[in-house]
Amino acid sequence: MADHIGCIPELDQKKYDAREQVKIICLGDSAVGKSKLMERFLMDEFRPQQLSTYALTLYKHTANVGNKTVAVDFWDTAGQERFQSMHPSYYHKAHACIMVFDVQRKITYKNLANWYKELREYRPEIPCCVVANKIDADLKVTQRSFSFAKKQGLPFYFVSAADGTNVVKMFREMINRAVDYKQNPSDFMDEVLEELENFDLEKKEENSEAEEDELKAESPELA
Ligand SMILES: Nc1nc2c(ncn2[C@@H]2O[C@H](COP(=O)(O)OP(=O)(O)OP(=O)(O)O)[C@@H](O)[C@H]2O)c(=O)[nH]1
Ligand SMILES: [Mg+2]
Repeated sequence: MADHIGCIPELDQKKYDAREQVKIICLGDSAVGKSKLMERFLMDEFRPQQLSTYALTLYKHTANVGNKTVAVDFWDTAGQERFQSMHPSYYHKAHACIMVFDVQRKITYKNLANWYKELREYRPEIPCCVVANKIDADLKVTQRSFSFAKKQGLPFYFVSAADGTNVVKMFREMINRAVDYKQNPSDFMDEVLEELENFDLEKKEENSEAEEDELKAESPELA
């Protein structure tokens, strides 16, 4: 997958360097409801791009954050999680992560520890949350405590992709956190990248201003 990743426009990771683009990934065991959650959130604009050869689905979304419009790419796996591990390119340049388990299957909760460990190997500082899905199947689970999130200091949500409980709230908060992280990265490498990007953007702005000035000098009617 990584060998070809730069060749596919949808998977061009360089675009996440642009200020207004964020990448949010979703982790968790098979059948916990990752895809259904995204579909529920994006119901009105449902337009997934299936890249089956690459075991990926990209869900594209446009969000308003503060006074900015942000393009959000949600990355969803199609089956790779069955191998209990994701390809490194899945994590590359991600700005936030949504970790999902199924309240009806204890093993999916236990496996969060493995997913979290792998996530932190690649993305030590990005915002992450824990999502307990399928609460519609048994509302009593919301009385139970799931300590993993608390122990790791992560936000926790009880949700249902089936009836929509908390889905929009969780996604909105994660988009905000992803944008916030991108603007103020706490990972050293990300900080360096952000600095370089700003430097690049400033240079481009300077160049286009200079070009404009030149143009005005050549054609005074534009001034
Ligand atoms: N009752 C209930 N069922 C759900 C909910 N969310 C998902 N499901 C069901 O759980 C099954 C798996 O959902 P998916 O969204 O395909 O799960 P996934 O995590 O994307 O699974 P993979 O793509 O195999 O990794 C489907 O049969 C869904 O209908 C929910 O909130 N409540
Ligand atoms: Mg899926």
